Amino acid sequence: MASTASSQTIKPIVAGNWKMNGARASLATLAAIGEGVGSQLASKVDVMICPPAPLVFAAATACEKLPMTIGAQDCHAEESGAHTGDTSAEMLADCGAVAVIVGHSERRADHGERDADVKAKAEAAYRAGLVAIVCVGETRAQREAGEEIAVVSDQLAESLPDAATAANTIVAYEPVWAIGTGLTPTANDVAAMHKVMRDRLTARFGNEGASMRLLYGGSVKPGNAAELMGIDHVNGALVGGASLKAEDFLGIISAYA
Ligand SMILES: O=C(CO)COP(=O)(O)O
Repeated sequence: MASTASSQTIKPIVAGNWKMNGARASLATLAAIGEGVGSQLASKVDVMICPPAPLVFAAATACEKLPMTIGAQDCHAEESGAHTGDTSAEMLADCGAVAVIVGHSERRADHGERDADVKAKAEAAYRAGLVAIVCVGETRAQREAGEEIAVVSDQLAESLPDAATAANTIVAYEPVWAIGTGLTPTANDVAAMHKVMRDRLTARFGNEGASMRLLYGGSVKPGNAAELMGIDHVNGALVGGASLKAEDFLGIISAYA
């Protein structure tokens, strides 16, 4: 049987998703974040920024000297080929990314991505040696219908490849209605969802599932980070808007100080 690794034994990660924001000038924000994190905080929490694809190479180069890493926001499932406008996981790895977000609700909504697509992209990430940050989360209508546990359980089951491990996969629970709205679920609701996710992952992946990092995302701010990050089975955050300003992002990271 799987042992029950507690959240306390899992090193948390705070990852910033810049979405379609930022320019080369934004690299100064990376430097400010890196300097603010410092080596002491970096020993307690991993820090990552996921900028838009055109910035990945320069950002990864800038981060070689900073206590943080760079991820990307999406990848194509295939390694190369006739896919105009797409970027492969191998290209992102070649540019210095160490992870890639897949299955974000904005891609599920804007690009019609289904769980099977998300799974194929996660497999592409593994193939390229990247960590897949797999996003799941219910819509407002699904929560109002009391379907959130079923929806997220299905997304987890269908989006995660069988090859998922604690080293190659991070799961981010992002309720769609909490993204960019200033709304967050109650601490009890987050705790309930993360417990369900931990149980499902442990049942399927054993020790790997018991120690996989589970992030909360959706309107995480400096003012609510400590409460959200203190919830059992919340092993960090996936941060949108508040990752664009070094001061705000550092305020969230300092929940682990
Ligand atoms: O979508 C998110 C991160 O991937 C969350 O965005 P906000 O933090 O802006 O709500």
